[in-house]
Amino acid sequence: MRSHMNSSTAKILDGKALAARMREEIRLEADQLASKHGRKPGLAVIIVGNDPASHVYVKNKKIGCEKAGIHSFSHELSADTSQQHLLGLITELNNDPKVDGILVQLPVPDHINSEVILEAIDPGKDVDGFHPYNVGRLASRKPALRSCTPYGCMKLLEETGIDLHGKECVIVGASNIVGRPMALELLLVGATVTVTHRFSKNLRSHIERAEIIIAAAGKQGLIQGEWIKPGAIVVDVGIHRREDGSLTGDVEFEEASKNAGWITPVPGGVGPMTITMLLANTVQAFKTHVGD
Ligand SMILES: Nc1nc2c(c(=O)[nH]1)N[C@@H](CN(C=O)c1ccc(C(=O)N[C@@H](CCC(=O)O)C(=O)O)cc1)CN2
Ligand SMILES: [Mg+2]
Repeated sequence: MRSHMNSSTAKILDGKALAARMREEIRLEADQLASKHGRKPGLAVIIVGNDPASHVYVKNKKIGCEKAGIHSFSHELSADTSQQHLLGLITELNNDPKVDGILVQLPVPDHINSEVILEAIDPGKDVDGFHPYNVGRLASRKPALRSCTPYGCMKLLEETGIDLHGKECVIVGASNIVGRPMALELLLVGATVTVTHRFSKNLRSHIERAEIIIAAAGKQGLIQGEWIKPGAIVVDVGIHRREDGSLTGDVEFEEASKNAGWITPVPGGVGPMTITMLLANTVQAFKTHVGD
């Protein structure tokens, strides 16, 4: 993989391996809960439309459920499904005692208002952690269901064994599903947090002083390797497909590896952790509903 003489020093933060270990633990717990309570934890997965990448993610979520001893209820809706119909389905699932978790795969088609949809999900079943109730819980230091990608990034950071108190963290990107909840997660553990976004000036100067970088801008190769402070931890949330079909992130991986202390690969870093935390959240929601 990396064959240069001036070879990289960074250790790989292996999300695939951590995800496999965690999924094994989740399966053991789900099996115990199923024997005790007479049913498996249940996750309803809703997808609207034909976006090919979204269908791959949903398929992987359903496979993840099956392997972890979680029952998945699949709802594949056509691209012209009305918002009203989708809201009706969510109400049914909110009231279904066999369903512990509900997720609506994003993005939804343009004629559907995703905010209205996400707010219709019972916060106790919101295993994506996107409902304002769950975001508010995290913001007020009483996390309930936490959003999966930032939660997965925190598990990856824990793997380094580094104390996060007072660390200079720079999050690149301020989206609702990654950047913003990531800032709240890092604040919760006592880190110093900067969030940069499309209006921020001089990204390089922020990156250069960061001890921890969370790259979630959605721009291929935005973060240059030479900007990375020696020894920094780099967590790359970006996923982009190159013309040759291979995947890459928001960070120049090869160059960044020469400076970073730890770095996540793409693929095999944050992605597998996102689905793992969804499974963990479903088990957590089951325990809240049924008991442990
Ligand atoms: N309702 C939600 N919608 C979306 C979420 C989400 O958490 N909830 N996140 C993303 C998509 N996503 C999960 O839904 C997701 C993206 C990527 C991966 C992943 O495992 N990536 C692999 C590479 C996969 C590939 O070959 O394409 C990796 O990085 O190793 C998992 C989940 C937007 N929508
Ligand atoms: Mg360069």
